[in-house]
Amino acid sequence: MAVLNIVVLNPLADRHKEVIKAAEPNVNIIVSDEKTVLEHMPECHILVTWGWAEAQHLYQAAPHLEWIHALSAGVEKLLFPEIQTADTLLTNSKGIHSIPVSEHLLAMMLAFSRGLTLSIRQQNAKTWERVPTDELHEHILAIIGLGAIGREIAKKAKALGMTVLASKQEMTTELFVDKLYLPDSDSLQEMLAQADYAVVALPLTENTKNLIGLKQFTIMKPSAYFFNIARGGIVNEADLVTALEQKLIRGAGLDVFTHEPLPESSPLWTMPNVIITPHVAALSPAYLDRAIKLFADNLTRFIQGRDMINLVDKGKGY
Ligand SMILES: NC(=O)C1=CN([C@@H]2O[C@H](COP(=O)(O)OP(=O)(O)OC[C@H]3O[C@@H](n4cnc5c(N)ncnc54)[C@H](O)[C@@H]3O)[C@@H](O)[C@H]2O)C=CC1
Ligand SMILES: O=C(O)C(=O)COP(=O)(O)O
Repeated sequence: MAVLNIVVLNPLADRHKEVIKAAEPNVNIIVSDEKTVLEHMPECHILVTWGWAEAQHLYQAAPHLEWIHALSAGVEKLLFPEIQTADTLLTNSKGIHSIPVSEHLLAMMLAFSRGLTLSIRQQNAKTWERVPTDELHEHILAIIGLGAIGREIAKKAKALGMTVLASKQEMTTELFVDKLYLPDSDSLQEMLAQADYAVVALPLTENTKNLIGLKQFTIMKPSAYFFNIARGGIVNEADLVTALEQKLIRGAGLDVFTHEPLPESSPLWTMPNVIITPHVAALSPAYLDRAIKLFADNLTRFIQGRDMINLVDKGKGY
């Protein structure tokens, strides 16, 4: 078999290259940056990049491209028109983010419930004053989008004594969910109306764009907290600002935004009841090790002609 050229649009350590080579020695790994990537495209068979990176121009310059692998779970920028109809395979890295993202969400939920947001502000001002505190125990968490990340969130929330509601595309038996909902709008409203904490863990697709807006915030309890660790575009950000200003909800923990970096002009920056993190929920020192292991497993499957894992359904968009 001819050597396969794999272009990776991200820095790799030697140990990552070794993992790929151990899976398949007969490959040429080209680690590229944005500046030089186009010149590698004419010979590229497999492109490894990020799902939020522009890749249409790379695809157009790569006549031998057979497979695009996303180092992220989200693939919204990789679903450009040509790839929709082409045989080019598209895979993602869903499954590798569950641990850091669920820990990140819990950190934000606990920061609100234990009054840490207020305590940290008081510490900065050297103020000693008891802050309101609460427990997650026996509170209700709604997970909008029970995939790899949502499931790990559910497991950890149950360990903390929470009641877990969740929505997903199809009904399945779920060990850590008290009530499962389908994704229709009435079910979403029913779930949100009960939630003390609600988190968006969905992919951004045609169906989920702006899924959460004023209608959904209006039905939530004024004491509820809202979180988005998925994609900014799933939530109408102007409506979220209105909901926070009008106290339709009590606070929000946000890792993702409609425009990233979040513009300086956004009112979210200065709201006392908002936690902003700069799209880091998935990051940990283990990220690339996990992502490359998953890619290497799939490379073996690709070469042996076996079923690949994490194939993106281009029609559904995730
Ligand atoms: N903040 C960050 O750094 C990260 C963000 N993400 C985002 O989170 C998303 C989810 O990641 P995973 O859980 O790994 O993906 P996944 O593909 O395992 O889960 C997605 C789930 O959403 C469900 N779903 C799809 N449309 C729905 C709808 N309209 N209503 C209810 N459920 C619906 C599907 O049934 C599926 O179970 C990714 O697509 C990505 O955009 C993922 C990793 C890190
Ligand atoms: O997997 C995803 O979709 C992510 O957002 C994680 O990747 P990132 O945190 O953007 O490096």
